[in-house]
Amino acid sequence: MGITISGITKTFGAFEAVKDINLEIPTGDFVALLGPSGSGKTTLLRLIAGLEGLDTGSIFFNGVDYSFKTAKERKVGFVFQHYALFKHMTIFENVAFGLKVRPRKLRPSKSEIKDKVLELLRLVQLEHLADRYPSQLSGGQRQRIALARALAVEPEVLLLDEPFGALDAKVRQELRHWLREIHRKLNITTVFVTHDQEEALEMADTVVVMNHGKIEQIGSPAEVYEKPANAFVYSFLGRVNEFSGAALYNDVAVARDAAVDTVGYIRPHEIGLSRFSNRNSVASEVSHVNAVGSTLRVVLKRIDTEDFFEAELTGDSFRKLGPFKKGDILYADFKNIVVFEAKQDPDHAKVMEKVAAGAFSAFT
Ligand SMILES: Nc1ncnc2c1ncn2[C@@H]1O[C@H](COP(=O)(O)OP(=O)(O)OP(=O)(O)O)[C@@H](O)[C@H]1O
Repeated sequence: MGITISGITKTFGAFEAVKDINLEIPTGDFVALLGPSGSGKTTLLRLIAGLEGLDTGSIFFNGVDYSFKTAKERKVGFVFQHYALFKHMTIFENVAFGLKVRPRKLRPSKSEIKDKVLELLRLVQLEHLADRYPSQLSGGQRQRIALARALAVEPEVLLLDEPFGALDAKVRQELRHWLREIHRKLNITTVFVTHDQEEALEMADTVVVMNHGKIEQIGSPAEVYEKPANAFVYSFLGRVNEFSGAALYNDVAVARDAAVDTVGYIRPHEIGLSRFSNRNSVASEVSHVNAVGSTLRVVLKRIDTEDFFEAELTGDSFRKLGPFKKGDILYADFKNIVVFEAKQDPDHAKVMEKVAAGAFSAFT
């Protein structure tokens, strides 16, 4: 089912939690609502579900206005971070619940319910746990059952609110792959809320970046990561070093001439490190080295401005550079600084100039 969200707003008292949101979700899309805490993600999800009433705007399901329909009428499946399975029911009974409570006319027969539940338990790969109780399951298993239960009533839209939020990193990682796989099999339009940019970029077809109740950008993971619409999106997606102040003004003629407040960002992997100085490089002292898997993160301090920044080296570039330690001096090349207007005012922030390699010479 396709969803069209048109100019919706939601206020709690005087506080605008969701402001004039427009969003088109095609059938079968896998959408991540991504943003910091309080940015309005959950409120938007609850508005789509019909668990919260709209102040203004409309929501259409397959072109039909559902703005004033109840949650039940919307045929959505919901999974929350802490999904309370019924403690006194077995896993089988939990998954069967939504079908058993249907009005008599719409209720499948006992054997149909059994087939459906077993099919869903197979889908979430927990068929062997059918007779257990929720307290006998791990957190990850419970979330998989919660999903099976949401799917039992054959929803046309699946809404997930930080479904893996309470689980540890390894289980989260497994469940991400698993959920993608389920989506591939069933192709149900899915919207999930997360504040974890890695989770959004890894799982979603479409990422909706939210901040202060508004949408900052909508795009594929590659689009929002590689072509961020503004300073907020750039700094929120992935690790960044931030440069501002005199050094940036001296460097970027456009920023200086425009005489506006500017901020520059560079991702750690876009910083080159060398043992030797060149025309554009900045002498920096190694302050901390952290080897994580195949990459090496190095925190350095510029000798001139004493600003700290982080560089990321692949195994290959580290081998070329040779061993170094805290206190050593290396020369940093800032290859791709992106400069935005006024970080404080994300509504008006836009890319001023993408600065190519070498243009950062005034740093030296
Ligand atoms: N029922 C409510 N009454 C009053 N304020 C609310 C209500 N629900 C949400 N809010 C406020 O609306 C804002 C957005 O909340 P929301 O839960 O949508 O954010 P979020 O992006 O999902 O955050 P988180 O990641 O922390 O869950 C917050 O400032 C929150 O305090």
